[in-house]
Amino acid sequence: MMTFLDSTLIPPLLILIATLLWVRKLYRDHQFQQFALQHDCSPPPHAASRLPWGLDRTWQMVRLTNADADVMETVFQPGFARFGWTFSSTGLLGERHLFTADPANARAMFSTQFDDFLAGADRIDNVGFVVGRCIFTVDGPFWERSRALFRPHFARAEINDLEATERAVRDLFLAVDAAGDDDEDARWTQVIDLQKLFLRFTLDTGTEFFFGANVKSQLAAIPGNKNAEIALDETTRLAADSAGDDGLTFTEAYSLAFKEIARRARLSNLSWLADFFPSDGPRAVRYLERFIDRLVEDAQLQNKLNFNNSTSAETGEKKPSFLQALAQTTPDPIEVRDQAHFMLAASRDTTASLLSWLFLLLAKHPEQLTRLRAAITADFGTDTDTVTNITAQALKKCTYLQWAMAEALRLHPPAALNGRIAARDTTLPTGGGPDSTRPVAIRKGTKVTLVPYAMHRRRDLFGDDAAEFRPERWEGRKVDWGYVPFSGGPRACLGKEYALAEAGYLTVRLLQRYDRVEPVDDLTSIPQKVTVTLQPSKGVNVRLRRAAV
Ligand code: HEM
Repeated sequence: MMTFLDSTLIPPLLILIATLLWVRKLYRDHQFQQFALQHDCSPPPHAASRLPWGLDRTWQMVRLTNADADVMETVFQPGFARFGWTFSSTGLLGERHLFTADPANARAMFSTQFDDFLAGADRIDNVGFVVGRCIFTVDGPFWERSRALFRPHFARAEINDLEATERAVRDLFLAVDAAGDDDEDARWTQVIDLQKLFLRFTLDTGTEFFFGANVKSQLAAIPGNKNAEIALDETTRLAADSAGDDGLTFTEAYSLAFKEIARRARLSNLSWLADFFPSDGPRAVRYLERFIDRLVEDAQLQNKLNFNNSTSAETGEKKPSFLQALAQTTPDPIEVRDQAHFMLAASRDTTASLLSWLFLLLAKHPEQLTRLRAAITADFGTDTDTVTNITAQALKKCTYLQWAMAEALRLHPPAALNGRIAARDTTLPTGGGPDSTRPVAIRKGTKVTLVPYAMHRRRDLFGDDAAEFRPERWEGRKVDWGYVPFSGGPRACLGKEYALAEAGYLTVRLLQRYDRVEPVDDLTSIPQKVTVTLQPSKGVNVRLRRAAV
């Protein structure tokens, strides 16, 4: 009897459900059209896909990401050139996407309409695969609590203490020296890949800043170096880039984990599909979690022994490390690990990306390098042993240094893409209609991606030479929403001042010691890749010339 009822009822039931869903969709479409009319909106240009549901575009992005290709120049720049500074497209299963490189839209989504645009489920699905629930991946009260807890650690007084940075600089100099001098002219070094040294520098300073313990990855990576100061054996071994656990090195683990984030991001709402395809991502994440767990254990051990807290530059008192403060308010050890992991990942790759691009651009533009070195030696001298005058305030006052960093961040913003999801039906101020100036209606659930890389290169915003590295352009220029390497509004980067102080400090120290940076690769067009951050994909291979004393 049951079977008979089931089989006869199923078709009409299915038809009824499909009809209800269709009616619901029509009603929602009508509601949204009314909303658009009320707000005087017009649709932006639409980048249509050849295959249904954006299958061809998704496939193209996954393929390019797997091949470490430059999606900025092969996908986004041609897209904006063709459709204008704001356009829509359809993603997998009909998802709505909007891409924009417009300052007015950036201001709305990050600041004036902050509540309308969430970080959304995407971040936890993609970035969260590596760093779990943390300040960056979660919205709402969890995010607010995290932000309030971490903000004091980025106050000016905290980043003013650059003694730890100086120690990491000296380790980096040891690594350069270990590479040896040129056979013919001892003033020149052998070819070195500065990108690798920068990544170790930011790891060493980041572990000190957040965990109160420098993991000495720079020293540990020097071949044959058995430096007695390397105290945290297991942790240092994992960070040393020669560990071989799971067949991985530390740098490989991070780049595989970041590639996994990018793979998931390209699959968008279907990111879970990534689990069905073989990947090194999970192995890389296990490696990194083991590393962070060790750092947390080490820090806890030191807390018990009551040493290794840094000293406040303002009061001279011992202050709790970021990790101590986090552990005191957060009972869940997984949350402690994930929040700390995000901080380390955020500080390591972004700041190393800034340094890598800056030195590649200086190598490509010797005139600007000479100007920068002159500004640095005028402010800080050439005495590479007395460094007490390099404070965060003095770095800020070194104008040409600030311009050079701003210019590197403009041309190659480490966060080249920055996404949000519409929390409700809302609008963006511009991009619609035939001349792309009308407001655009944004339906709830639409993924809106700002592309700072494209916006920072707009000739109408930065002049005809927008593609050129010209630090001088910043003279008298007011920073506005056309320049957002650190984002803006309530969710802007917390580490901006810290990053600029670290990168500025190392730049000063390197250019006190070396007066020429000579590239070995042809830099006419520098290959780049974007996973989570935008990085030069072939490293920063240069020779450095020691300045005459
Ligand atoms: C050149 C270096 C850096 C760049 C270009 C950069 C850029 C960014 C960007 C674009 C965001 C996203 C904001 C948004 O969602 O709109 C962000 C978030 C964040 N960054 Fe940075 N960052 C840098 C360095 C750092 C450093 C060194 C730290 C920590 C020491 C840090 C900590 C954070 C945190 C905690 C967030 C999350 C903020 C939130 O969601 O409330 N960043 N950063």
